[in-house]
Amino acid sequence: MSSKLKVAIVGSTGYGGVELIRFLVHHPQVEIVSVISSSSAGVPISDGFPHLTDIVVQDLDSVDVHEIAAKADLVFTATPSGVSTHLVPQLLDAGLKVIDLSGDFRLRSGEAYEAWYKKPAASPEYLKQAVYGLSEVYAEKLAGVSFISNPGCYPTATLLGIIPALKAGWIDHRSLIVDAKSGVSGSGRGTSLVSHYAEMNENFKAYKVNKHQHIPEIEQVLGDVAGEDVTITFTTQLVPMTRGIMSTIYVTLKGDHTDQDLIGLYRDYYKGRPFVRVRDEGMWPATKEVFGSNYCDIGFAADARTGRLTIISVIDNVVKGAAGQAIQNLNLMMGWEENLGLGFIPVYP
Ligand SMILES: NC(=O)C1=CN([C@@H]2O[C@H](COP(=O)(O)OP(=O)(O)OC[C@H]3O[C@@H](n4cnc5c(N)ncnc54)[C@H](OP(=O)(O)O)[C@@H]3O)[C@@H](O)[C@H]2O)C=CC1
Ligand SMILES: CC(=O)N[C@@H](CCC(=O)OP(=O)(O)O)C(=O)O
Repeated sequence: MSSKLKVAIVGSTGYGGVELIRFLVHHPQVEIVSVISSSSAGVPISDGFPHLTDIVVQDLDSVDVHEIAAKADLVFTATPSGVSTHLVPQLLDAGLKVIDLSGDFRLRSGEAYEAWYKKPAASPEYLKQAVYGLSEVYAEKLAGVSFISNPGCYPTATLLGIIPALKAGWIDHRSLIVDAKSGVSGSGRGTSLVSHYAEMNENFKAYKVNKHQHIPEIEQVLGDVAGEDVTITFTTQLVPMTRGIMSTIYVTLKGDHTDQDLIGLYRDYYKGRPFVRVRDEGMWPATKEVFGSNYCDIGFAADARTGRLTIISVIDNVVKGAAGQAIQNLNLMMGWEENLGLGFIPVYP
């Protein structure tokens, strides 16, 4: 009998789900007991994903909560928003631990969720149970919990870039502007026209400007850190690349802080955290430098001339922005080494 944690993945045929499989196959404490699809049950997963041939030999299972509970200890729900709202409570009620990758349990307020996601919110009883899993910031709160709500991709890059300076009182949060760019895999496998080659190739376009559903998530966390309401100006843009997010943050500095001061502050804040790398002065990070990995790389340009600070934060949206951070959160939940199963260096070139 294996003593490994038995894990099921709902949404195995999506980008987040397939990425969970890529990492979990090598996780020393985990056994994948079920890969689940709502539309292709009974089919070998390698039929749809030939790169998994002879690596994952399971057939896809259907979404049956009783069957999942009979096989698994923990479920990753890599499902579209609106699906997790209904599915996660059933899984929790069946006694399973859950790590949800969707946006359905990130906002404490159901009203805010309905306003930004334009869908009915989960019931408050379950919203209350979710622990928000921005790993580096809330590691202590994640130990031993049963239900983690994994952060969004843009919030991960943006929050990791802002929090240390905000917490130290070095920036004026009323001046925060976030200019965020994402590769097209951020919109999932199911989207059509938006990520159509002819629409994306040699194109660079803004979307949901100041209306993106990640705005309340970022403001909720920054408000908690600042101890007062925080609002941001937030522009999201699509870049014709597969993976990667760059969040460029502009903010007014309080005091004369140099790049070296900021590097010291951030290295102290993230000390002992394996996945945040603070760059040396003038070494601004690029998305390719985190591609396929769970790293978040951060660089600074403090401008004494304007009194403003530019922070550049990059992640791979499918890894640190989704599946990788979900596994980092599993490790923190279970009290394992934070980087278990995630020790891959970025793919280069
Ligand atoms: N892509 C990214 O970079 C990020 C994604 N996320 C979030 O993670 C979640 C998954 O994203 P992603 O993998 O990109 O999305 P995809 O669209 O690629 O995949 C979604 C998956 O959900 C399954 N699904 C659809 N409807 C249902 C249902 N009713 N019941 C069960 N399963 C269903 C789909 O496949 P099937 O038909 O086989 O069941 C598919 O496998 C989303 O909530 C997304 O917002 C968060 C951060 C980053
Ligand atoms: C590039 C791209 O289209 N990205 C998606 C991110 C979707 C997502 O992850 O949504 P939740 O985290 O809210 O579930 C978007 O901007 O809507």
